[in-house]
Amino acid sequence: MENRVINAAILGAGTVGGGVYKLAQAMEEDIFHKTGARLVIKKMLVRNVNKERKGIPSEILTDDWNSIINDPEIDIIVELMGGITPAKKYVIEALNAGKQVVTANKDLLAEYGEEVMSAAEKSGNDLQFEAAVAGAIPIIRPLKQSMAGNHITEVMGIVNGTTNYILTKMTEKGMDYADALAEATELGYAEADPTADVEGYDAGRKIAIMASIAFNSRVTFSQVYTEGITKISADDIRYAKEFGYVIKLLGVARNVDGQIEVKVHPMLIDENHPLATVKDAFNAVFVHGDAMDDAMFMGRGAGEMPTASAVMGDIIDVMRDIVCDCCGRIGCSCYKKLYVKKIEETKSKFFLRIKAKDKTGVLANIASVLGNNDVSIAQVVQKRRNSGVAELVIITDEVEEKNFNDAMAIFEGMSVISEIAGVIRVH
Ligand SMILES: NC(=O)C1=CN([C@@H]2O[C@H](COP(=O)(O)OP(=O)(O)OC[C@H]3O[C@@H](n4cnc5c(N)ncnc54)[C@H](OP(=O)(O)O)[C@@H]3O)[C@@H](O)[C@H]2O)C=CC1
Ligand SMILES: N[C@@H](CC=O)C(=O)O
Repeated sequence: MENRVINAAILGAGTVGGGVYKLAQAMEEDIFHKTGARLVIKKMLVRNVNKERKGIPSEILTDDWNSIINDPEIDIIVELMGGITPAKKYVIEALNAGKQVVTANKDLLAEYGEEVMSAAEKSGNDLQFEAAVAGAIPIIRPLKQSMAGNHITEVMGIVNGTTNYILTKMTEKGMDYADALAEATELGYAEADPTADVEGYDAGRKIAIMASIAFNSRVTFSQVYTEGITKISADDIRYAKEFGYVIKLLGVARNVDGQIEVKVHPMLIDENHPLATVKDAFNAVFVHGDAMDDAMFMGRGAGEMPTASAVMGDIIDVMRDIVCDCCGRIGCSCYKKLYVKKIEETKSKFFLRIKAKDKTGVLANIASVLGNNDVSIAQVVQKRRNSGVAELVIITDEVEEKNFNDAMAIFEGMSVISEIAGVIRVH
């Protein structure tokens, strides 16, 4: 085997960048045998070159993008900085300069996927992004390649490790939300700004990327309905448990008769459902296709080495393409333009927790508001009665989201209702 060298530069030396550097060292010989070339990490771009980074030689650190983009020996750019600026500019400049690109940046792909994919296609270069969705789990490549012989109608699952970690700790250890978030951040799961995790934006970006590939029609993050876990209380978790459910943050994308439904929100799922067993920072994705039926993918969704594993898989793939001189083989697959529904145009089943005056006729009043808005009740339980206030837990049948919202708006104005304490969709 000839001793060919392929040079790469990693943009970022944080959680994931550091992990990729470590893997490149540990896998050096294997990478050579798997690709026929030696991988050399020639440079790593950071903001602060003076910060010590365990295991990374300081000579390869730089804060000068020009020294990377203008280096003709660098074949692969591995973007692991995150965010839009300057990541978008660097990725597009790299592709236009004839370099292959690997990225884990879901923010960039969910908002500017069309622009960066088109830069890759025009330049005939690789743009690989397996790590952008669900960490170590292979899901982008299966959707683009292995399951390409299907019309995919549904992609759904747990696609954010931080929130799954928080919900698991709150459910199983009664841990406080803030403490669980601090632990997830310490473990390297959370985004630079964890608001993206807890408000559902990170999961929204991932579901937008998967929906675009699965349904062959571009879905951007702005089209995804997102609701996070910040309003989930210990009471919600306890009541869910009493009803035989666990609460998970789910991303759901469906192609219903040629129209796309795409959303992220907390959901009550049956405690015996396979997703209920997906705990801590693990993720799981279900895919339904007309030929294959159901498939489920599960694994670690966040963290240093699991994410580095997915990035390294992409680097190895790109190296093989370079060696075989077949870069740019797999381009954008969004050849349709499907309508993306608004959340009001979809249907859901709801868990509703209401605090109301504990007096005769109130329950009947509540039931009649729901009934008048075509919201039918599947189950109602009266919980605590305290100082003249009763707590009601209602589970509805599947109803139009618009009708449910209309009923909630009426409840807001009713003096007998003191609080709408919890609204969570049910799987
Ligand atoms: N953490 C995880 O589990 C996962 C992360 N991802 C994605 O991977 C990417 C990286 O995440 P992660 O490693 O956690 O992030 P970190 O915040 O740990 O690391 C970011 C790195 O990028 C560098 N950087 C940021 N902005 C610039 C800039 N303008 N110029 C030069 N260097 C810059 C930082 O430099 P400095 O150190 O000097 O500040 C740092 O080394 C993100 O897109 C993230 O969404 C995807 C899957 C999982
Ligand atoms: N913050 C993300 C990291 C991986 O994408 C998560 O928690 O899932």
